[in-house]
Amino acid sequence: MTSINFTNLNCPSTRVSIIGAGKVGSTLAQRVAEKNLADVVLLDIVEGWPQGIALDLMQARGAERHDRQIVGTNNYADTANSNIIVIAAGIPRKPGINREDLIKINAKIVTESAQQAIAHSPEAILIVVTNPLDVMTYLAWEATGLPKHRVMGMAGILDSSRFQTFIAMELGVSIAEINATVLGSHGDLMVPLPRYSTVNGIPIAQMMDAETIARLVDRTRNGGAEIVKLMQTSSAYFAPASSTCLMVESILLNQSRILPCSVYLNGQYGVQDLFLGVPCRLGYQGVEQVIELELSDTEKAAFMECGKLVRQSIEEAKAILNNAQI
Ligand SMILES: NC(=O)C1=CN([C@@H]2O[C@H](COP(=O)(O)OP(=O)(O)OC[C@H]3O[C@@H](n4cnc5c(N)ncnc54)[C@H](O)[C@@H]3O)[C@@H](O)[C@H]2O)C=CC1
Ligand SMILES: O=C([O-])CC(=O)C(=O)O
Repeated sequence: MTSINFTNLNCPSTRVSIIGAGKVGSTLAQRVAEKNLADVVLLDIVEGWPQGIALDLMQARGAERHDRQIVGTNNYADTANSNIIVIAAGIPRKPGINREDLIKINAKIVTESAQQAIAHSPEAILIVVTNPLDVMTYLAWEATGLPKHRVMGMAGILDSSRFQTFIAMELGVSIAEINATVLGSHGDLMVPLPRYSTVNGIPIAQMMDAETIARLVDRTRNGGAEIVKLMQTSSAYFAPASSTCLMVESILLNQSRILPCSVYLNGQYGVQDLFLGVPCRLGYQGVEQVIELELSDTEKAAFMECGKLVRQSIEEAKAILNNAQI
């Protein structure tokens, strides 16, 4: 299968390559191009699929009125010199299974695709989306040997966006008024922080009772599972793509936004050598600062539980990868 080339470009462009042209990858390609952030290369193992998605997105340009190039390929050489690589390759979960159950298949896909992509774009920033998120981000970092500030996982923005949405729906106010923060791992143990969640600066505890907050926290923790249960054959992809696009935008436009992302912790929050979700400053260099929030004893304990599970899962993933090599 031949790949399409960037034919009508006469100057070097900003390029985002997305590995995995499935639901998340293709929706992200649409967001990045239609926001005019970068040209996009979509890579998948299935021949014809990424080429078809790319052509469909290109044919939307007449209506959308943007000049961004979108290319589909099965060849990593076409992703060369990308500014950002997004890894969205791998299987999603089905009803009744945990994100951790995906390790067996996704560990190999993520490590191999990250290595191949970075071999062609050694200066790129790597954003991992594949689940289980914090585990896959660690494996991709180790497999590529990239400096830690150039590797990050997307989850906290999605989880925080869900929490913000549920707060806005409950109060019947505009989402524009809501700030909410979710830390920790992208799974059942995630740590939504009502204390750091506000309606135009007013703590949510002044706007709703403890029982309501607990219900919204619970719905946030199960935000992904609720969608999987409804759709049966897919997990969420619109909100995940929007959340990933926010990271791409903050990096490419050097916005220095403070966003919750899965980043390497080297002692911050009392955690060593793990990727976990915490607020960080995202700019042109990648992760430019890790922000340490003051946590209560209960919040700290919940955060540590996330770390324990992610560490165990990393060990499990490494054992699987090592066995696969024998
Ligand atoms: N971090 C987060 O918050 C979220 C993570 N996810 C995760 O993102 C991943 C992708 O989800 P969807 O796009 O919905 O799945 P999907 O099944 O629609 O797409 C996955 C794509 O990866 C491709 N693929 C598989 N192996 C590959 C390889 N070796 N190289 C290149 N491409 C390969 C498949 O052909 C498929 O097109 C899943 O692991 C899912 O759990 C999804 C939503 C949110
Ligand atoms: O639920 C899933 O498996 C996909 C995901 O991570 C999310 O939507 O939060």
